[in-house]
Amino acid sequence: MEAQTFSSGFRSNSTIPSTKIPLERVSITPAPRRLSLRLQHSISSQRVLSTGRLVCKNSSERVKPNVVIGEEDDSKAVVKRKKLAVFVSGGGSNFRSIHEACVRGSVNGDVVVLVTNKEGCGGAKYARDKGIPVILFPRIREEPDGLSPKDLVTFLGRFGVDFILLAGYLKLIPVELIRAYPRSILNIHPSLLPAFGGKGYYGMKVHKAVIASGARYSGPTIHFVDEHYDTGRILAQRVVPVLASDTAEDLAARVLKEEHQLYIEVTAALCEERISWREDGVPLIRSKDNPKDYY
Ligand SMILES: Nc1nc2c(c(=O)[nH]1)N[C@@H](CN(C=O)c1ccc(C(=O)N[C@@H](CCC(=O)O)C(=O)O)cc1)CN2
Ligand SMILES: NCC(=O)N[C@@H]1O[C@H](COP(=O)([O-])[O-])[C@@H](O)[C@H]1O
Repeated sequence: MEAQTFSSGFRSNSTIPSTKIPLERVSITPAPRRLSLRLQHSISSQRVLSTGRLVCKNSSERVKPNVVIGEEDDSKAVVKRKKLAVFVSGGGSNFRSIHEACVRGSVNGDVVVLVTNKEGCGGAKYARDKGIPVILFPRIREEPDGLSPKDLVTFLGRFGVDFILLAGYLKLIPVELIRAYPRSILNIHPSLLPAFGGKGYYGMKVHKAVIASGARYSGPTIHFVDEHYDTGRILAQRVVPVLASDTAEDLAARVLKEEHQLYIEVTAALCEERISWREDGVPLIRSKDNPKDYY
């Protein structure tokens, strides 16, 4: 199933030549199974005005009902199914894990768009295979077709994105996006923040630093994203042992296994609106089984 890559050049499988298309001319009219982008764009004066219709199929899974959350007084609250954007730079195993959880119904949401700075990465390939649109961000010298922060915010808004999940995305999220999605952007980091976080701490570099430090425990952290690397409010963590014989690869594999489970658990809570904020600003997850319990 062919999906589309969105960039300032807006390459598509339509016969319209790839060119810059002013965003104000792109309207996304979501339909039950298909996103249809009606493009009306005027290109440079010496070229004709053309309109075209590009049909962009989203993933093929059937439309699932909103989830019903029981309330203490037995009234039932219907929680709208959420639209998710996932940001990756590499293999995308967390992205795949979250997408599979959405498809099987474990998460009350759908991944409606993938954002990457590496158009050829494994996560982008998976997205295309599943019919999930791919957005290239940011615009850099090596990727001149990448979107600007302002255009990215506009695009995500037109996809109706509710929450943004960073999953191995290696670029700084700009303040424009953070302001557009307050308390709505999560990141997963492969250490127990605040330890071993910040600029320069990503991928295997994190696990190498943990082992070199002699730390006896490590594990994934999921946190809300603010303007700086890894300093946002911590929402969830899991702990794994660091063994004396561990290589960085051994530790990475142990942590990654917990990441997959933790990100699904947290994304499910996010999409069921079970995240609360304590008066001191600490975010908490309301237990699904015992609504009076938070953790
Ligand atoms: N505004 C924010 N943006 C991002 C955050 C965040 O918390 N706030 N988290 C990162 C993910 N991350 C750790 O979890 C992280 C990613 C990358 C780096 C880093 O040092 N990157 C290098 C460039 C690496 C590359 O391009 O290959 C750098 O900036 O020099 C640190 C932490 C995602 N964005
Ligand atoms: N600081 C950010 C960072 O290091 N993120 C880490 O990148 C990996 C991505 O794996 P994936 O592409 O298979 O999900 C994950 O281990 C994630 O915690």
